[in-house]
This record gives sequence, C-alpha cells and structure tokens, in this order.
Amino acid sequence: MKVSRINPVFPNHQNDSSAAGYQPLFKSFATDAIHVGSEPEQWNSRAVVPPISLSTTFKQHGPGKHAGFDYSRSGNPTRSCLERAVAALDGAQYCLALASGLAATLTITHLFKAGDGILCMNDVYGGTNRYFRKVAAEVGFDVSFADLTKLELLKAALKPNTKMVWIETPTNPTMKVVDIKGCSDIVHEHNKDIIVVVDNTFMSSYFQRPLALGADICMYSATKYINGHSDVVMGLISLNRDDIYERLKFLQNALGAVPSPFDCYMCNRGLKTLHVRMKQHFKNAMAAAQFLEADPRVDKVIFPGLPSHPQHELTKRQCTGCPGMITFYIKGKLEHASTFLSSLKLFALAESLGGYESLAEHPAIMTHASVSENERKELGISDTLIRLSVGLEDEEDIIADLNQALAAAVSISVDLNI
Ligand SMILES: Cc1ncc(COP(=O)(O)O)c(C=O)c1O
Ligand SMILES: N[C@@H](CC[Se]C[C@H](N)C(=O)O)C(=O)O
Repeated sequence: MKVSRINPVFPNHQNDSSAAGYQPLFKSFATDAIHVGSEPEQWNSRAVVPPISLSTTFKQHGPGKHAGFDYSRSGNPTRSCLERAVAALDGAQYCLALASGLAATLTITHLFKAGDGILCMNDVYGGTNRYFRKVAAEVGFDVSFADLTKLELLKAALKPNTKMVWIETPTNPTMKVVDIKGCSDIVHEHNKDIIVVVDNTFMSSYFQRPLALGADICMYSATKYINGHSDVVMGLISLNRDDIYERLKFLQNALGAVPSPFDCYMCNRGLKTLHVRMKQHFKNAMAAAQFLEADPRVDKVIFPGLPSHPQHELTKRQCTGCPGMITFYIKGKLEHASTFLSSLKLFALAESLGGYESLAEHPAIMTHASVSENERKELGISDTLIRLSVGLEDEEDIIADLNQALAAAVSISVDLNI
C-alpha cells in the first residue's frame, strides 16, 4: 500500500514545513525518539519499554567494581535511557537530566565562581530572571542583561570577566527570537572559552538544534514540550564538549538535583510522541494566531510563524517550525484581559505550557510576577498581555473558545474604544 505523506498545512509538499521556508526536518528524528536509549537488548528480560528502576543502590562485584551503576543519584538505568534519547534528538554526545529546568540552570551556573560574569537575554522566563538577579547575583556573580536580538548590544555587553551568555529563544513571554549562530559566533570570536547556553524549552529539539548553530549547551525545562503531558517537572542539559560534560556530570551528582526514575520513565514516554505533538501544535497555533491577528478586539499578536513577527525570517532560517506559544495584547485594560482569561472554557487559566492541553495565562500577574514592574514595563509585559499555549484539541474548538472569551471581554462595561 502506498502511504500518502501529504500534509494539510503545506498540501503541495512532503510532510514537513521546509516548503514554507523553514529548515528541513532533522533526519530520522522520530526513529531516534522512539528507539535510541530504549534498545530491548540492554535488559536480560528484553523489555521493549524501559523498566522503571527504583532501586537506590546496585550490588557491586567487588569494592568499587560495579556494572555501570552504584547509587541512584550518581546514575540510574531509567535516567540513562532518557538521557541517551534526548542526546540523540539534540545532535549531542551527552545529556544530563535534572530535577527541574531551574535545577538545570543552577547546575550549569555552578560551572562558574563568584566574580564571573553572566550575560543573560533581557526577556527570559520569570524564574530564570529571579534566579540570576536574586540568587546568583547575591552570591557574587556579575549578572547583566541585554537585548540579544540586537547583535551590536551583545558585542557591547561582553566584558573581560564574561564566562557565560544565556540565550532564551523564543523568549518567554514576548516571543523574541534570538539569532543563535550570530550570537555564538560573536561570543566565541570575543573569547572562545565563554559558554553559550540556549534555553530551548519553547522550540524543543524537534524545531531547533542550538548545538548545531554554535551553542555550547542546550538546556530545557522538560516540564514543557519534551514531556508534553503536564505531569512531570524536569530539566535537561545536552552538550558535546567532553570537558564541560565531565564537570556537569560531577555537579549533577555533587549538587544532587536529580529527577526520580518514575519521572524519567514518564518523560521518556512523552518524548516518543514529541514529533507528532509538535506538528499539531504548529498547525493549531498557526490557525489561532491568524484568527487573533485578523480580530479587531486584539491589538497585536506575537507568533514567530506569522510574517508580521519581527524575526519571522530568522525563525525560518534557524528552525524547522514553531511551537504552540502565542502572545497577544488584547484591546483595552487589565479588566479586559482578566475577563478574557476567566471566560475561557477549553483553555485552562494556568501557569506552564507545552502540554497536550491548551493553557492561557497573564504573565504580569502569574509567570513573570517575580520580574520587577519597571523591567516588565520595558519588556512590554503589560496588563493587556496574554500568553497562550495552544494544545492539541480540534482547531475549530480552540478558535471558538478564543472567540467567545473575546466577546465576553468586550461586553464588560469598561470603555474599550473600538
Ligand atoms: C523557558 C523556561 N525555562 C526554564 C523554566 C524553568 O523550568 P522548571 O519549571 O522546569 O524549573 C521555565 C518554566 O518554569 C521556562 O518557561
Ligand atoms: N515556566 C512556567 C512556569 C510558571 Se511560574 C511558576 C512559579 N509560579 C514560579 O514563580 O516559579 C511558565 O508558565 O512560564
């Protein structure tokens, strides 16, 4: 039987978004997601699905002589399965799993010492901003922020003590897209020892491979798309450099912020369908973004897949597509944003993103409340900014829900001027 590979989003082309100008899909992504790290031959039982290895300790042949594992914080068979799969998907030699995205951030930061400079993209997840400003800076790191979408600002912000440049792209929540290759080239020309880290949480390895674009480390809040089912909190770090890996592996054990075997099992399970989920997130988000952009009740939509996005061309140059994240400004005031959010029926009003279910939130009050008011103002995180994580439900139902919540927002008695 001939299997049709016609894609309804890009009907004249094969089953990928390269036809719309994006990078071609990564070769054998689905096969690697499903098979790498899950080889039945590694188990005596030949289990096709990796078992959850709950034992905290492993019997040794003789003192210090073991079969690859001695203590579960230091290494765990279920965790290894996940780490191997994610490394393959990132085009990396190594991957390390941590207890959360922030645990990954803090483990990476422990590569450095007080007095070292950390330069961070100015718009990042509120908890990353909070960690760098209110924890790392307080223990003596020289933390600074710059808009890294402007390469001249990156050049100007590099200092003699800069040891790490932290990029998040697209940014949470204002969806700015940073040129990973452009930044990595500038940073490494300035000093090849500076470590460029990319938070790849929003894109996932399906849409973006930072290591191939020159970054030294790719990290994730796997809590989001990588697991994809909103039931695991986890972080991941992928990389190719042996020296940094050895130190991070040491820190994974020495700091001890490791995920449980059960969570590793769950995340590996979620990973098997990453490619299927991301395609549908892209399709649904594109439809929702186009609907919102055409709607007079909406001021502005920020979605890298729309030609109106300031870095749409860059997105196509460095990514294979876009995830389900959309940010938009509703017309009116805080009351309109609040009414919209509390009127949603299918979207849940909740923090987090990247799960199969649609979520909506108010960054200024929720995920980015830890960012100072002044900074929020500078970044455009205003009272009317709404962030959507478009899920995998039927497109018509997603749009109908947005439509009815916008209708509820305009019906309130506060003057809207439209
Ligand atoms: C882009 C991004 N990076 C990192 C984090 C931190 O991840 P976690 O919640 O898994 O600690 C989050 C969300 O929390 C995020 O949205
Ligand atoms: N990255 C998530 C996390 C939500 Se914010 C979680 C918590 N309130 C905190 O302040 O740490 C997102 O939705 O962006």
